[in-house]
Amino acid sequence: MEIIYHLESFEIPNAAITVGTFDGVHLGHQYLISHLVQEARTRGLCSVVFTFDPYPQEVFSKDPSHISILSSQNEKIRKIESLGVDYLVFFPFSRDFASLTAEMFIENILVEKLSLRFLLLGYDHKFGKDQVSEVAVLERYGDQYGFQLSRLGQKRVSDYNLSSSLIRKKIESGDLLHMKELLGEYYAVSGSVVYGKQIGRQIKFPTANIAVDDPRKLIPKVGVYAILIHYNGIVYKGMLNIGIRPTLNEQKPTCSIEAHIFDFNQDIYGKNLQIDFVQRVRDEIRFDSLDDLVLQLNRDKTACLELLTHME
Ligand SMILES: Cc1cc2nc3c(=O)[nH]c(=O)nc-3n(C[C@H](O)[C@H](O)[C@H](O)COP(=O)(O)O)c2cc1C
Ligand SMILES: Nc1ncnc2c1ncn2[C@@H]1O[C@H](COP(=O)(O)OP(=O)(O)O)[C@@H](O)[C@H]1O
Repeated sequence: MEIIYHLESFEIPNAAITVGTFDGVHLGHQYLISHLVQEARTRGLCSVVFTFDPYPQEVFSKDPSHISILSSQNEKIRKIESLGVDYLVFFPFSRDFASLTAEMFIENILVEKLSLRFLLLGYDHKFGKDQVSEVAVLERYGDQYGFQLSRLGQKRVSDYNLSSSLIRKKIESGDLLHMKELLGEYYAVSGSVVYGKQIGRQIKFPTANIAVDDPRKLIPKVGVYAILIHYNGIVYKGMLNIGIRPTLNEQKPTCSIEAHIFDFNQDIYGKNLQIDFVQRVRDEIRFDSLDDLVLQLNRDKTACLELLTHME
């Protein structure tokens, strides 16, 4: 798969294109993108996923430091590449770009730069400043600029209409158990291991404190989770806390993300880990003493190991 950041220096011959933010690349997005790849192959076209970085909500938000996304650029690339796509365009969304009408976007970018021949629409995609979504209008552009058009319906999973905002709400409320059915894999966060207060090793529960790679990533609700840790090509079981660690009675508590890896004893400061969230097990609690915290951590370990073993 070729990744394109600058359309100026690029020309794609005869493209089948789908356009969207694709945050999370969830199973609905995967259904759409797989369909695009199939259509492109049948029609002898290149498949092109046209997406944005920065995201539209970063450009329009009053406070861009507070936006939260489901997938970093690297995660998006990995998932979209696995679907057999030929080209992935990361278009720099801006206010200028947002001021283009649907027709200008289609003509100036999709037709002129990418030689659009086939446009696949997601169920709710709207184009341009004028927010055009009507098939009849887009078909008229198709006749004018020489491309065909098709729209797919919204994918349902169990009782859900799949959407990035449904997944976001679930993660924000700590409901991570069914993520595999929505995202196709566990919700994951990657980051490097940084120094903490070095209390973990004293209480025999060393914890790798994680500095998340992409500060825009949505962090699940505060609490304790059963997790899988990917490190150095191996998947370990473990447990993780997100929170302010009230037991430590810090003057200025800050939120930390820290993972205790089961059956593991290595110095991994500075190393990169991927954390898969499997299930939330409890709220964060303020204990009267570190001894009480340790008793609870032993109970958590038993609960998480049982849960993770059942998941296998
Ligand atoms: C699975 C797990 C659960 C935790 N639960 C709590 C908790 O409920 N309350 C709390 O104050 N700290 C909790 N902690 C955080 C510990 O206080 C912290 O790991 C310990 O103080 C070590 O900190 P350090 O890495 O800075 O040395 C938890 C940590 C883990 C790994
Ligand atoms: N089982 C384990 N789980 C997590 N980290 C471990 C483990 N064993 C050793 N370590 C190492 O110990 C460090 C954590 O020890 P800890 O005393 O909690 O220090 P810190 O407060 O700096 O996180 C980790 O960053 C890692 O390098």
